Amino acid sequence: MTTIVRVAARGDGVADDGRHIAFAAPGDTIAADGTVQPGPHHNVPPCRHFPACGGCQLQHLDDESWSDFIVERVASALAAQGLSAPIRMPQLSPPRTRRRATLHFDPAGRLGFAQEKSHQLVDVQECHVLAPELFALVKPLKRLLPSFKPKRRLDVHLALADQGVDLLVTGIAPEGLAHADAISAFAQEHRLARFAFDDGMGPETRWEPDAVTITLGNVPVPLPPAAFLQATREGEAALVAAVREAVGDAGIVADLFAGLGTFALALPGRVYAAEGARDAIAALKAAAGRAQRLVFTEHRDLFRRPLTTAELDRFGAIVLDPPRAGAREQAAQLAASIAPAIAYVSCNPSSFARDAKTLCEGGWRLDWVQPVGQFRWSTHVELAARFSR
Ligand SMILES: C[S@@+](CC[C@H](N)C(=O)[O-])C[C@H]1O[C@@H](n2cnc3c(N)ncnc32)[C@H](O)[C@@H]1O
Repeated sequence: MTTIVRVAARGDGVADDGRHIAFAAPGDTIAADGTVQPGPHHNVPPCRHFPACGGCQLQHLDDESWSDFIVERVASALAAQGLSAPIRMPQLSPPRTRRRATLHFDPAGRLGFAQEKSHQLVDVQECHVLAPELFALVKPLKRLLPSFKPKRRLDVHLALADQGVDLLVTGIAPEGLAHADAISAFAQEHRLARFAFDDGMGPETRWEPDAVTITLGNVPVPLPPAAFLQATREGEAALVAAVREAVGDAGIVADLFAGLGTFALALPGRVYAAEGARDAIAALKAAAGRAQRLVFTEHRDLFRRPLTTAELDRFGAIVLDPPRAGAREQAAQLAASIAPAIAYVSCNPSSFARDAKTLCEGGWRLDWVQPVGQFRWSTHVELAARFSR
């Protein structure tokens, strides 16, 4: 009899004889005829759409084995670069806390998550990851969107802002009085914070009774449509706590790839924030100014123009939170910097490990990694890590 011993990066169970078995959890056993006997870590998937829906890959794991999966992803990415570090217990976001998601609507009337490597959409009737405020719009949207007669697939971006749900539909620009009335009626009935459409020319807001904000570090920040937000409030809090710990009382801190200021506004002292998205950095600048926070902003492409070693050396600590590709160019400059500490936040263990290797070759030590599971039941892994000299 073979036993599942771990979960591979894409979510398959890996047996002690090396076989990959789909939807098997550690501790499950595989009988001679190939049937999976659930073990103690096999979770009964709570959702009827699992595994067909693209939103979740790991509902068959209990939290202990999901947590082990996350730790192993980080450890194996580091090991592939010849590195190791203390990896802390992952901080897992509970079900139904996702406050930002993109669903898709197809002309056949299905609304759901996209599956990896497939064009099929599962028409979601229930969801155990979305915040209830977001899920509550699924059925009403399925009634509204067909009235615009879309000819191709639409993207439906949902985010939970301070004022309620911020909704952006891309791929269509409804025109005419009837559509305008339908949009206003829908927004009013569902108390939307904002309703915007984008057919390739940039978001056009059709409803926004009060300026939409997202509060970060107690500061309400204007929220541009479809701007980056950490996926859950719990995930944001875990990452912020790890960054604060990593930075300590560093004096002036640089926050690179700052977005709307998730970290810049959560740090107590003076912060320099750099970000490539113009609308995000403008929002952070305005919010920090209004709240009289000492955040100095710069619109800067950190791939093309990373902070130089001389610039970095002026800071007491550097926070960086790049996109999935990582921060190859910035890491090369950081490797030679004498700044005392780095807090590296990443949504991709592989690019993180590659950049960590560059830093360690420059004499930095990787002190710890705090994984964060804010995409519940998915193979997505986030983390915050501390490097010191
Ligand atoms: C993972 S998000 C983090 C944002 C922010 N730290 C937060 O936690 O909300 C990555 C950010 O990097 C920005 N970005 C992507 N490419 C960039 C580049 N080449 N230069 C500067 N910023 C970039 C994105 O606009 C996005 O805001």
